[in-house]
Amino acid sequence: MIIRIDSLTFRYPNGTTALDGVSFGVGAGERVAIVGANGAGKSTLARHLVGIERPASGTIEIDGRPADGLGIAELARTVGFVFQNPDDQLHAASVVKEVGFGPRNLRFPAARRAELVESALRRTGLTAARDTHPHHLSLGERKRVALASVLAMDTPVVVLDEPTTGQDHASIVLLGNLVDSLAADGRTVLAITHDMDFCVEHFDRVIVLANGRVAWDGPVADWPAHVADTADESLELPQLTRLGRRLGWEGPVTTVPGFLDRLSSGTDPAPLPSAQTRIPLRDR
Ligand SMILES: Nc1ncnc2c1ncn2[C@@H]1O[C@H](COP(=O)(O)OP(=O)(O)OP(=O)(O)O)[C@@H](O)[C@H]1O
Repeated sequence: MIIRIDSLTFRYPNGTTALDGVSFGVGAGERVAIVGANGAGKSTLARHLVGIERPASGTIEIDGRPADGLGIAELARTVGFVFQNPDDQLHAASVVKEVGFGPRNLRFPAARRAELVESALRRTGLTAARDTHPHHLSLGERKRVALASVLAMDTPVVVLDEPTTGQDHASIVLLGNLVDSLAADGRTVLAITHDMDFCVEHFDRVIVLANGRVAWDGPVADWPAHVADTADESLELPQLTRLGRRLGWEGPVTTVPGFLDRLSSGTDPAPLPSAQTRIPLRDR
C-alpha cells in the first residue's frame, strides 16, 4: 500500500469535526476518486496527505512510513498536491520557472530537472506558454500550470483537488489521458471531484465521504447501484447512466463504449418520458 489511513480523526480549532475515524488503503497505480457533499471532509483529508494538517488521532502511512515522522519536504517527494485554486499555489514570474521550482527545491540534478520540466509542459499542453507570466493565463490554463508543477516533481502519488472545474472539453480530455498514463506508469492518482463522468471514464474506485466518515468504498462499476441504494442526494450518476435509464434500459451503462454496445445490441428503447416527467431519486 502506498497510502494507509487508519481511524483518522481531525477537528478544526473552532471545534468542527471534519474527519471522524476515516480508514482506507490505496495501492500503487490505483486511480481513486474521493466524492461527497460539500463539507464532507474531502479537502481536509487531502491536506493530511501532504502534511498541511496533522491528525488529532489515528495514523497515516505514506509508502510504509508514518506521515507524522515525515517533514513537509519529505512528504513532498512522495505526494504531489494540485490545489483546487491554482492561485493558492502559483508564485513564479513565468510558467517554466513555476514548473521548475519543485524539482529545483527537491535538488534533482540539472539534467533530470530539465527533462521533468519539458515533459510536464508537454503533457499539460503548455510548451508554447513557457515564458508567459501565469497571471496572464486563463483560470483553466493556470490550473494546468499548477498540475505541471506537481508532475515535474515526479512523485509516486498525485492528489488532484477538483481538477475538471473550470476546464473546457479539450483540457478535460487531456487531463483524463494524463490520469490514465500516470496510472499506467505505476503512479497513484487520487482526485477530489464532483464530476462523475470524469470518474467513470478515468478512475478505478470511488470513496464517498459523508460527515467526515467513509460512507462507501467500491469499484467505479458498482457506483450506479450504490447511488440507487442510497438516500444521499448529493451523489449523482454519470450522464450516460441517466440517459440509459430515461431510455428504459435494464442495468446501468456508464461509458461511451458500453452505451454504443447497448445501442447496437438491437434492444428497442422504451419511449422517452416527457420533459415534465419528474426524475425519480434513483435516476439522479
Ligand atoms: N479552516 C477551517 N476552520 C473551521 N472549519 C473548517 C475549516 N475548513 C473546513 N472546515 C469545516 O470542516 C468540514 C469539512 O470541510 P472540507 O473543506 O474538508 O469539506 P469538503 O468535502 O472538501 O467540501 P467542498 O466540497 O465544499 O470543498 C466542513 O464542515 C467545513 O465547514
